Amino acid sequence: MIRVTVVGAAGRMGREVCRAALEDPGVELAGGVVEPGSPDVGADLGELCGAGRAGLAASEEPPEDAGVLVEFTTPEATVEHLSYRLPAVIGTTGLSEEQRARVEEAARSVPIVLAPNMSAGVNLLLGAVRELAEKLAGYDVEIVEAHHRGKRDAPSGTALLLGRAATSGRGQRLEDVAVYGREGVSPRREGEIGIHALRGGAVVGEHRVIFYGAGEEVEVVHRALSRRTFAEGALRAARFAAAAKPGLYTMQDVLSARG
Ligand SMILES: NC(=O)C1=CN([C@@H]2O[C@H](COP(=O)(O)OP(=O)(O)OC[C@H]3O[C@@H](n4cnc5c(N)ncnc54)[C@H](OP(=O)(O)O)[C@@H]3O)[C@@H](O)[C@H]2O)C=CC1
Ligand SMILES: O=C(O)C1=N[C@H](C(=O)O)C[C@H](O)C1
Repeated sequence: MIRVTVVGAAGRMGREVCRAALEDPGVELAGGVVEPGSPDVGADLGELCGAGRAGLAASEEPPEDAGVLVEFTTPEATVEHLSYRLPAVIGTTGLSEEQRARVEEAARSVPIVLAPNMSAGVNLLLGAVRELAEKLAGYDVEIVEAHHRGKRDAPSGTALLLGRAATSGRGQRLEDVAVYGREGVSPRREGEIGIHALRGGAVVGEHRVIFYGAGEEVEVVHRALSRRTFAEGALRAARFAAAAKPGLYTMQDVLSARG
């Protein structure tokens, strides 16, 4: 049995993780942290996530014996919460290079899983995208992602992860070849990777990587149908982090570990 504290417990993902944790016999929900001053402080975590009364109140700080923090908030809040020095699973996306460096530094003393996408499917696709990019060397690569209207960051963390998988297959750096949307006179340069973000409605998360050749087109698609898939991945990552040595881990580390 592991203990988890959900940070961002009132958010779309936080509620989903709380519900999944309350329903998982191998997980004990230790607490739920909401934004300081929020009207949700003191609310019952079970009621907040639609699972029925849990007898646990949402708080501004993690409880004692918080176990593993599972964080889905904002980049600013995520970096602030590193000061708790607790094992953590971080799903928050949109971190700057400097914020990522802060996570790397914190991971010298505690285990941290940092994963922009917690679904098994996306993480298993990374290898396929890397291989396609390498083998289909001259093909033009475009990445298109779609998310709900409430998403803050663009492009998605997953689109960047997929872009890095493609560039690693070609021995390039995403920073050198990425083009974010196109406007005006912008003919395609050899080797560039176009990344495009759509926002609307309630789309949970869709990612397409397209390889355009002269005589064929190959498309890899992932569609998340429910946030539950991310929540279950996050709890799997929490189990991994609870047993891991200090260090920075990816979802691929989690998926390739036993259990
Ligand atoms: N890795 C993955 O698999 C996935 C990652 N994500 C990422 O997770 C993040 C959250 O997404 P989502 O749940 O949709 O966003 P939401 O905006 O619905 O939730 C974020 C929550 O964090 C809260 N929050 C902000 N600051 C703090 C703080 N200091 N302490 C505690 N809580 C705080 C917000 O409160 P308030 O509203 O009061 O400001 C809000 O309730 C995004 O970066 C998203 O891209 C999303 C899905 C899957
Ligand atoms: O904000 C979301 O909703 C999601 N964010 C993640 C991302 O930025 O890649 C993962 C998922 O697609 C849902």
